[in-house]
This record gives sequence, C-alpha cells and structure tokens, in this order.
Amino acid sequence: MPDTPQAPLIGVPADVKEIDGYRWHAAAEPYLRAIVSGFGGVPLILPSMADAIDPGSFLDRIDGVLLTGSRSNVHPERYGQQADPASEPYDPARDAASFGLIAAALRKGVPLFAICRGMQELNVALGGTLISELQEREGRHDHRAPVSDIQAERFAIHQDVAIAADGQLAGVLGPGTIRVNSLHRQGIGDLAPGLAVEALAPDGTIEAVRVVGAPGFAIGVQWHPEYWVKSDAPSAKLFAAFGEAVRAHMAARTSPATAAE
Ligand SMILES: N[C@@H](CCC(=O)NCCCC(=O)O)C(=O)O
Repeated sequence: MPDTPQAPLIGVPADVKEIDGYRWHAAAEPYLRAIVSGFGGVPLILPSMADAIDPGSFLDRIDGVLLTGSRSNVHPERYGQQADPASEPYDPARDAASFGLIAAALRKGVPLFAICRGMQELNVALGGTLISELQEREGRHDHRAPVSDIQAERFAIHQDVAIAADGQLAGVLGPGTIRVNSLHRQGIGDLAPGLAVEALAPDGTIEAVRVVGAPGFAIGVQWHPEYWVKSDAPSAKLFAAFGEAVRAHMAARTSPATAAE
C-alpha cells in the first residue's frame, strides 16, 4: 500500500457533472489506480472550483499534477473560437481548474503529466488551438474509441505512434514506433509556443508534447497509458518516469539547500 509518509501526493482536477440535481466533482478511477500502481503514488481529487479556490494554492501541498482525459471538451472560447453544439459537452469548471494548475505547476516546477483532454488543455493554456471532429478532416484518421460497451475494447491498443527521435519521450520509451489506444475526437490545431512535438500519428495528428524548458517533467500524451499501466510496457514506463520526476521534486523541495534559500 502506498500510504506511507514518502508516498507522493498527486493532484487530479475533477470533472464537474450534474447528478441528482447536484454538481458533483469526480475523476475516473483508472487514472487514480494508475497513480497507485504506476509508481506508488496517492491520488488526490481536487475540486474544480477555481471561483472559490485558487488552483495554485494546491501546489505547495501536492507533489505532482495529473490532468485526466474526459469526454468533455475544452471550451472553444478558450482558444478564440465560438461554442458549437457539435463540440459539446463542455466543462468550464474543469477548464478553469486545469488552466490554473498548469500555470502554477510550470511556475513552481511541479511535475505535470497531461493525458488526452489534459494534453489539449496544456496546448490551449499555453496559447495553442484545437481542431474538432478529426475523423471528418481530409487526410485524418478516425481517432475515436472503437464502438463497444466493453471498456477494454474501447481502450484497445491499436494505433501506431512515432516517437520523436530527439525528444524527451525517446529517453523514456526509446525512439521508433509504439502502439497506443485512441479515444478522442479533437486534436491539437496550432501548437502552442513553448511546446515541442514528442510523437505523431501516421496521419500527422500530434500525439505527445513536452513543455520546452520546463524545470521538471511536463509531458502531454493524447493516448491513455493509465488504462494498461499494469500490462503495457510503454504505459508503465510513462508512469514510472512521472513517478521518478515527482520523487526527485520531493527530494529537491526537502533538501537542506532548498531549506537554506
Ligand atoms: N474530449 C476530448 C478528449 C478525449 C479524452 O480525453 N478522452 C477520454 C475519455 C475516453 C472515453 O471514455 O470516451 C476529445 O474528444 O478529443
């Protein structure tokens, strides 16, 4: 069990959903379990209430941030476009929380791992844009989940992704091509300044990015390593690398040199 004083505490911003007439703040369990099984971390779901709680105020109390995927989309007004029923559902409370966490994590050097919607949030937060309904775009493949009622089939690993030979992920996963799952309708349109491409799909869709010059681990992936973290080597390596970065951050934060500052 990871519940020891040394276990890293990983902040996970909640999605906000209407259930039984209330707004609920929730996160999907596979991300939470991957934090535990991937590197012995302890997940902490953070309420997405940026109107009442500054997301940056969490950053001195957590050791890393994981931005999860979600069926909801970043609101288009965040990147200068109009809301469109075709790109719903939105979750503006999640947007506000994630954008606040991204800014604070990058400012403070807190390791940040962004998955699917999380990578899209990272791109928009740093000034990029998104494109919707990839499968309707000329030359793009269908990146949506396989149609099934069985989650393991929806998260099946079936798509090639080429890892940039000169990027950070090549050091984690090795250069070349890996196979990943794919469950998204949107993708990066204009890449944000300050982001570097770390992986590409065969149709040119950006599948991973890193924040150039980030003081710590700051990686986004469009696929879902959380789902097969126990059985898929690239997925396990990604979470292990995030965990290693988090522990290094914890050590640096408690080092005598830091204390003397
Ligand atoms: N909504 C965005 C991001 C996709 C994403 O995060 N998918 C995770 C949910 C997977 C599922 O259960 O369908 C997009 O569609 O691009």
